[in-house]
Amino acid sequence: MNATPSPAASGGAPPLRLGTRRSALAMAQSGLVADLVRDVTGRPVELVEITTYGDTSREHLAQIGGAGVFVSALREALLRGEIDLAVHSLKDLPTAEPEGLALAAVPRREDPRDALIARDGLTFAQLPPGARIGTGSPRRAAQLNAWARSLGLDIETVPIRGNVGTRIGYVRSGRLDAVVLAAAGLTRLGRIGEATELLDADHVLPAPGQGALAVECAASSAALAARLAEIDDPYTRVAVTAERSLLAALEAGCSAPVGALADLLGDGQVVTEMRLRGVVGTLDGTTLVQLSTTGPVPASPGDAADLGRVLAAEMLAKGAAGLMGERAL
Ligand SMILES: NCc1[nH]cc(CCC(=O)O)c1CC(=O)O
Repeated sequence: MNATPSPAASGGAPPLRLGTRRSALAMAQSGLVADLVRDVTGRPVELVEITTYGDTSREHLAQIGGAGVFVSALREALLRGEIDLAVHSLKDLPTAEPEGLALAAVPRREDPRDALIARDGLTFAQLPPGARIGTGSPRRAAQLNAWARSLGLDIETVPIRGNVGTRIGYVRSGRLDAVVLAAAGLTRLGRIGEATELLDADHVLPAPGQGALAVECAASSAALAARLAEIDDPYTRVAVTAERSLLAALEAGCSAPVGALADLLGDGQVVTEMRLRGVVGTLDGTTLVQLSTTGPVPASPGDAADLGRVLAAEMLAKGAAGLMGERAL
């Protein structure tokens, strides 16, 4: 099935150029995908560093438009033919399908949950009164504030940005009591051991697509897309398709306080059902609309998208639209 051609069989084909941002996380993710692509194509893969506006801007992500700031430079390089494929964090991809590009593969996703990194090994429930928790994400702020309220905790969410190392640094320097980051990013950077708690999705739903990678190529590269399809994980594909369809149907950008997670439920070996949960809320966490639906695993990404739209319609009927006005922290 996945017979890997020997180097000789590749006939000295030129390397595939994989475009990547230069951050440590992007380089780690690109390296993972480069290995997978080498295996299925038998061709060498070279990383091509691309600087994006999101890497150089000092402005707040939410202020510069959130959706896609990290993505467009890579896409432009693909469309210009300067690179053959690009790797994105799926949660950073706008939901609109871009003209001329193909989402060729979504490899098996990492742990989708958010992780808490707190001082002194503290868990969320152990945070002292007045604790300051850093996050640049309205989705995290809304759910952390709601969870704190339900526990009777007095916390303050503080907007921060910067790469993973910078954010962890706020805790190490004592400026903040804790930060919340995606577990997947920590794992890929070899820093998951610094997490003091993995946040249960019952309290904090991750961003749609969190923990999954997107491998894009030009739509015109049909032969390459066919090979890349071999590293696609069908279960991850239907799960993230449902999550992103929910987000799109809520007409929300990636900086809106929307969380979504499609879980595959099974009895040991066999996956039997998929559960899709979605949440939207006010930043202060006083109001959340959180709904869930469970049914057969969608037979196709199209069916998964339908599921996301159905749940979004139910959330809108419960007032979700009125909660999505506040985008910036
Ligand atoms: N918003 C930035 C971003 N985009 C993807 C990840 C982590 C990897 C992933 O979620 O797949 C991160 C960092 C974070 O949220 O902690």
